[in-house]
Amino acid sequence: MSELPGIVVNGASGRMGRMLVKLVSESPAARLVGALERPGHDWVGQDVGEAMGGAALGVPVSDDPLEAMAKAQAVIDFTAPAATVALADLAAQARAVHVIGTTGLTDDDITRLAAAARHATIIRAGNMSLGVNLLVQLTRKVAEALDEAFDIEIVETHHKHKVDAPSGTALMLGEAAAEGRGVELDRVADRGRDGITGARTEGHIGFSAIRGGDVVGEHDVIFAGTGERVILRHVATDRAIFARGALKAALWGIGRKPGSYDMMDVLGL
Ligand SMILES: NC(=O)C1=CN([C@@H]2O[C@H](COP(=O)(O)OP(=O)(O)OC[C@H]3O[C@@H](n4cnc5c(N)ncnc54)[C@H](OP(=O)(O)O)[C@@H]3O)[C@@H](O)[C@H]2O)C=CC1
Ligand SMILES: O=C(O)C1=N[C@H](C(=O)O)C[C@H](O)C1
Repeated sequence: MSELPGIVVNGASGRMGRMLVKLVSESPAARLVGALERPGHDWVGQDVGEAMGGAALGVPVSDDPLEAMAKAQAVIDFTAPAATVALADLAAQARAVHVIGTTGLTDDDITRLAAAARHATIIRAGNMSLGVNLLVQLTRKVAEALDEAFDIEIVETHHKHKVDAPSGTALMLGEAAAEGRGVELDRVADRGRDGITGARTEGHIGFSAIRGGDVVGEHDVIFAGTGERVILRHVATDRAIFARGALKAALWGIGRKPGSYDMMDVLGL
């Protein structure tokens, strides 16, 4: 019988990294073959299971991506923009599918990932959950159906440690709303109001970010009309939904030709 696909987790000590190490190491469909952290991190050299406070998994944490990916078919990466962009070229060299959950990427970062995707299979989404990807589709449809008399506002809430805003999910929802309306998001996005802003501009799409406590992630897309509001909402209560989506993406990507893919491709939505 052939071996199960080997998966490496980048940023193994992070909130998502730990979730992914657990999921992949327990999966009947994949093997955990590597765990990465940045050079100088105190987990480097330790067994990743023990570093997480559990039983040994036989996988030492490495700070050498090429070595860690040598026996892997895919790397799952929920880290930080600079780390993700740097890993993309190395994943291409190692011929490993690169699944990217990292958010807060700039346009320049995205251009660099697109360049790497000429030689590598990259699957990237600001949210890997089934529910949010469904919500994205619903948002596009509702935006198509309702005209500019309905003001679109996207409100997201996350834990106090989150470093980027608006969230990757909020931006996916904004893109879908703009697409539904047949406009460019960059031309209509209101990404932060303060002071004497003037009345709301018809056709704009507003973003608001709330940060606090341990909220996993909540997103509302509000279509506010006169006398009525339509509100589409997703509430995440467990990061496992993102990890499951990422593992599904990794397994889906193995054997695909190089290119840029997203969760809509993976989920067939
Ligand atoms: N697409 C999706 O479905 C989801 C996306 N996310 C996104 O994933 C990212 C991570 O989130 P979260 O786990 O909460 O964040 P954390 O801060 O908990 O984890 C980030 C991890 O990446 C590590 N890291 C940073 N730089 C490097 C590097 N150069 N090499 C290796 N590891 C590195 C950090 O290490 P150190 O501690 O040393 O800095 C840390 O372990 C964020 O961008 C978040 O928005 C989160 C959930 C779902
Ligand atoms: O940082 C997080 O935690 C999350 N980030 C993603 C985002 O930016 O949308 C996905 C999820 O909401 C959790």
